[in-house]
Amino acid sequence: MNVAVGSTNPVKVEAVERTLERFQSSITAVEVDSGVAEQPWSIGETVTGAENRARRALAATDADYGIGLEGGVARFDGVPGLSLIMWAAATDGNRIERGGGPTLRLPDEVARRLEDGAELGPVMDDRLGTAGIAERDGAAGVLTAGLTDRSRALGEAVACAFGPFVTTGNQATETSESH
Ligand SMILES: O=P(O)(O)OP(=O)(O)OP(=O)(O)OC[C@H]1O[C@@H](n2cnc3c(O)ncnc32)[C@H](O)[C@@H]1O
Ligand SMILES: [Mg+2]
Repeated sequence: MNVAVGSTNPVKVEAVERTLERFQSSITAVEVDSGVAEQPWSIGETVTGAENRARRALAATDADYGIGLEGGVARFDGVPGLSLIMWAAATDGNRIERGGGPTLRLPDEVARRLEDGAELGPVMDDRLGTAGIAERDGAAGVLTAGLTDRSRALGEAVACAFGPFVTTGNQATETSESH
């Protein structure tokens, strides 16, 4: 099985590799345009970014599946503060499936800087004195003291998006491009 991932960020590639390990797939990382803002600000925009990455990664290769991962932020009714969210999309060229990963609250100071137009990766680096934390443990790792990390967190979204392609008896689910 050949899988194309729509990003060259090593944590995203690792998330796909570890989640699909059982299939011993060959994974190709392709840099594609997400088609959304560098810092998506809603579930809808984050999912669209994941979908675009999945479709474009598949279109750029001869893989069997394209997978896209996108990080974003959003506010939820009943949940204080600004949350970090992550979504995955998987496509075989006909059908596209989506799945979400964990959600966690960002510190208010980080939220304020994002409201001023900054991107999460650079803001986290600035706070921590690191370079490229988004390509390693990520906010998910730093804000949970390593109880999880960005690659594991993204991996859960990959499992949820890719799962419908390898389960049986799931064909009646309204899937494809419809809502
Ligand atoms: O090369 P790409 O695939 O674009 O990788 P990316 O790290 O930029 O990932 P996204 O575009 O999906 O994420 C949008 C923004 O949110 C940041 N981000 C998302 N999750 C993060 C995390 O766990 N830790 C730090 N930054 C994160 C990321 O660095 C971007 O600034
Ligand atoms: Mg990005």
